[in-house]
This record gives sequence, structure tokens and C-alpha cells, in this order.
Amino acid sequence: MLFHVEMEVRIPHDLPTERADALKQAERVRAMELQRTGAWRHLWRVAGRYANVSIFDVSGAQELHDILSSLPLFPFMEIRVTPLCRHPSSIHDDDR
Ligand SMILES: O=C(O)CC1=CCC(=O)O1
Repeated sequence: MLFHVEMEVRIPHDLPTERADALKQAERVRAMELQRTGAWRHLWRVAGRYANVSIFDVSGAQELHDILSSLPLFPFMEIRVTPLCRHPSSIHDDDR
């Protein structure tokens, strides 16, 4: 099942820089792992914002929740999830 996920990152200004950098690095490692498994299918930076737009390909809402809530930056992100289904005019076989 595909989900459009928008993540807005809001790291508090009083979080020590070393802690913020460690969280960003851990997030990066986890995001790359999940992209390799295919669960995190697309990852795009939103131009001009500390935010991303992503497409997840997971079994359902519970798996998505488990993934998102275990991300290192989860406590500092506002996340919006939109479930997707196939568009009848799509020419892409992997849109499902
Ligand atoms: O920088 C972001 O948008 C937050 C994030 C998600 C995956 C990653 O590597 O960073």
C-alpha cells in the first residue's frame, strides 16, 4: 500500500548542536536502510523548507506508523499522511 508522507522538521533551537547533528545522522542512516528495503520508495526535499515529501510502500497503516514513530527525528517532526491508490490513467505498473 502506498502512502504520501510529508514531514516538517522542527528541531528546538535550544537542543545542543551535537545532539541535533547525531539525530540527523541517525535519521539519514535509517532513511537509507528503508530506501534499500523498498519501504521508503521516494524521498524529496521540499524546496525552501526543512521538510520532505516521501512515498512509502508498506503493508498498511500500522507498518507505516511503526516506521515513522521509530525514526530518530520523529519527536521533532510534524507528519501528514495521505493514503494513495492507483489512478486509472496511470501508465506506471508499480503504482499500486
Ligand atoms: O531532512 C529531513 O527532511 C528529515 C529526514 C528524513 C530522512 C532523512 O534523512 O532526513
